[in-house]
Amino acid sequence: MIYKSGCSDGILGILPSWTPRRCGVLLLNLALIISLYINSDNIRNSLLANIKTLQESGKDSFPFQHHGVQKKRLPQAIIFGAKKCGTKALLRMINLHPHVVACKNEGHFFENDRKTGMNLNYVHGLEWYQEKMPLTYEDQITIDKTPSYFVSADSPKRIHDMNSSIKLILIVRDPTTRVIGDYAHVVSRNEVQLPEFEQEVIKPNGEVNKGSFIVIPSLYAEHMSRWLPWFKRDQILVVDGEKLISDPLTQITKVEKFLNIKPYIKEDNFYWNSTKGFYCMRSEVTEFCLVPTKGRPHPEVKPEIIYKLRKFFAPLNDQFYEMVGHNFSWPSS
Ligand SMILES: Nc1ncnc2c1ncn2[C@@H]1O[C@H](COP(=O)(O)OS(=O)(=O)O)[C@@H](OP(=O)(O)O)[C@H]1O
Repeated sequence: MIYKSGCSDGILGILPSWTPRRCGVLLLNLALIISLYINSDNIRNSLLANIKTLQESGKDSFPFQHHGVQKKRLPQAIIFGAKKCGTKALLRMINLHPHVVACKNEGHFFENDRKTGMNLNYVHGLEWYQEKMPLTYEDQITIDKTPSYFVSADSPKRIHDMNSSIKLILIVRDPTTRVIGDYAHVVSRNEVQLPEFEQEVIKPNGEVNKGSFIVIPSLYAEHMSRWLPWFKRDQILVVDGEKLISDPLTQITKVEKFLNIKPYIKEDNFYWNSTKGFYCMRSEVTEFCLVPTKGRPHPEVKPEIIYKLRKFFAPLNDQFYEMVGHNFSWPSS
């Protein structure tokens, strides 16, 4: 099991309980001491940077296994949606891979503000965006995740302008469950005053309120139709958010394949936490669950409202399946 391997496999067999990361830090510190004697600023600075990365990464990887120099690079992959579908879980899971480095915060670079339509960050230019990126080696993939790109009209072209061969990852879940999760999210943040769930999503005439901002992100086919003209279908991986919850490894294995990185993440990297009610993650150096705002309790919704939403989404789901080339196991009514 990767998280149990120690220095015993390497030259430091005398320290069998040490993890590769701790061994790496020790070796680099020894090299640093030697570099003081040979008096080379270049070597010393590079060693200091490697020690820092290794200590902060929490990853089971030696920085000196990587190629080239560390620098900030524009993302080669983006998780671009959909909101409340498991984008953070997906990012944290794939970030366990030593050849992936996730942005700490959402980039929010390509989209305009939803309410004002104003250009927020794009106006600052790509150098500004690149400056927000984490340090990576040449053989590591930088990933930004910003769910609001999916629903934004400007993002597809702007992302294409930055890198027409970028890899895009979309995670989607049952659109009805997503709307309910979005409602719970907005209510708990108290940013806007929302009516009861039913009043928000069903219009007085009994139709589903397509214009509600908690319904809009679930109109997957509508948003997807803006991305497909810009990118080849094989540039976009669609991950099943429901399966990511019940069986994360199968979805993460697909992501590794899509990113063209060697299979690394294994069953041992996930463990079920019954208090959280979700899988949590484990690497050689750390164990963590997502924060409590991920996996909030959903409000109870009347079965007839659920039925109405599912009926409304069913034909849109069919359109979406056709666009992406496969079905999902979402309930249809
Ligand atoms: N392992 C694990 N732990 C916790 N939560 C998990 C996990 N896998 C998927 N999820 C689901 O992620 C949902 C939050 O989605 P996002 O991260 O995309 O939300 S956000 O748009 O960034 O706010 C969140 O939605 P809610 O249940 O509605 O809170 C979770 O259902």
